[in-house]
Amino acid sequence: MYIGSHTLMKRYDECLLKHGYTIEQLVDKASDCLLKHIHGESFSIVCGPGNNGADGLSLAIKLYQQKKNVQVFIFENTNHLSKANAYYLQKCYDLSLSVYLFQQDNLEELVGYMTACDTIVDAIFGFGLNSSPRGIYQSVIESINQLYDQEVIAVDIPTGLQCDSGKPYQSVIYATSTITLSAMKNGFLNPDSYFFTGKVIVEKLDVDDVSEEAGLYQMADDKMMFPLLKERIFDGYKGTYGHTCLITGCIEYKGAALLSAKGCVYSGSGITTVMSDQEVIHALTQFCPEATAVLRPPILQKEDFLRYDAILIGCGLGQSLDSYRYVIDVLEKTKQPLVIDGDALTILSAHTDLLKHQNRDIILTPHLGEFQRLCPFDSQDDMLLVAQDFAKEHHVVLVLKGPYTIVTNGQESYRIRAGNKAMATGGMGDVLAGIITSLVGQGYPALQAAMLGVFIHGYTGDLLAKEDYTVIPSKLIEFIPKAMNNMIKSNPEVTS
Ligand SMILES: NC(=O)C1=CN([C@@H]2O[C@H](COP(=O)(O)OP(=O)(O)OC[C@H]3O[C@@H](n4cnc5c(N)ncnc54)[C@H](O)[C@@H]3O)[C@@H](O)[C@H]2O)[C@@H](O)CC1
Ligand SMILES: [K+]
Repeated sequence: MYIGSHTLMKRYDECLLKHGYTIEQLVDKASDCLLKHIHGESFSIVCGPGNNGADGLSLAIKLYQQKKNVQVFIFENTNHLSKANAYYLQKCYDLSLSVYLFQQDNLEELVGYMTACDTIVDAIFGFGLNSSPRGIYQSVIESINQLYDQEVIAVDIPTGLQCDSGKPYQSVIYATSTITLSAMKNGFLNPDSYFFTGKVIVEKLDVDDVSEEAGLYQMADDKMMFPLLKERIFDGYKGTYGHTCLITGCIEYKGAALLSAKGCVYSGSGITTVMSDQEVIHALTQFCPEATAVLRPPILQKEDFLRYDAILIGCGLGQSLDSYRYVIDVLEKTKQPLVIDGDALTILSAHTDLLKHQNRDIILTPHLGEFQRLCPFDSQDDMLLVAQDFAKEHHVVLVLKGPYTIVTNGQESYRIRAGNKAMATGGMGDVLAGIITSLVGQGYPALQAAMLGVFIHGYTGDLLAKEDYTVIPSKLIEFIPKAMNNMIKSNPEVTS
């Protein structure tokens, strides 16, 4: 399933126009999609001035041609309409379909008209709405929301719901169901949006597939992710599964280093070596005896890293002057695939130029706050686009942590369907960084390692959250091998 935000959906339409479709054709195909899910005999189709309204008008014509009882309501003078809207409105007039033009002074009659029908179609605004509906539209929305006996079907998005966040503007339609076109809207991933959307049906237009060209995201679910995890091989040994180096921890933040090391070991790394301070190393022997350790030298040299397949820097590294130097040394002197997390990301924010000319896989795993430092953005920005552009510009795989974590390399972009609110505890990100590094060390390509790491982490948390109110990192780690085994066993390609 594809997912779009308002900018990505606009881009999707532009790609289709570039492929030679006219906007009138696209609207016609959109109304075909709607028609499949519309039942009943009498309809009030409430239309706005843009292409969402055009979808409604084209649908009205098709229902009318099926001899249904159809009334169309509009609120704008014809000089404010989009091209497709004006085209289909003229067609309605040509067919003598009942079209009512309402203005503020006769608006109270609208409810009377709508009460007489079975189904109201909300084709007022879709992804083109850029703020709370202005002017007469607020009252129109309130009028529709007064009616309780009618089914309300929203075209693409309930009018007044924000496409990207799923939060309502001041006035919003409460729909019974929403038929959304071409892709799931990002805002619908917010569970609170269900109050407004009702049941969501995603309908693809019968057109060339331009989803990837437009940069739409894909939902990475069990079906996509289970087969990515490889079975362990019959004659594998520790050398088969990679040697990882974790430059993590300091006296103040030992826990993060311990959790990332254990996450790395438990998700299958052949050998995990923690490069840290003496105090961290001492604690590590108690917490995770399987990991090996080396004392972190004051200055890191290329030779210190020759035997490793993947490097992680961050996870409790702190932000001391030494930490700054470690981050710069690692970026300048090593060549292995690299995972950058936590404090190392904050340090990197002041030196993003170091990401230039890095001829290797780099995975960054910020949460939203760390990402804000790396790439200052505005709260109104379209994060799907911002994340994608950042990854493309800096040639990295970006893991932007949050609900349905974003993973993108700028060309391919995913939301990962795994993880839950019980996992919102300190140390969870350190475990994730450890898992991802482990997978990189085991030879997974960077994008796959990032996706799979986020999925394993979230899937393990989901299994635990079935019984537990909170999911604690150290408990999650213990459960990783079982969860990975579950994934392998549930994968039909392995079991058959
Ligand atoms: N690929 C697809 O998914 C397709 C989508 N189509 C439809 O096209 C819609 C998007 O069309 P548009 O880009 O024309 O956008 P909309 O129809 O959602 O809205 C645009 C109109 O709303 C006005 N407007 C914006 N904010 C407002 C506010 N706060 N108060 C009052 N008026 C406001 C604008 O001036 C413009 O007239 C989609 O939601 C979908 O229904 C189809 O028609 C074509 C194919
Ligand atoms: K709508």
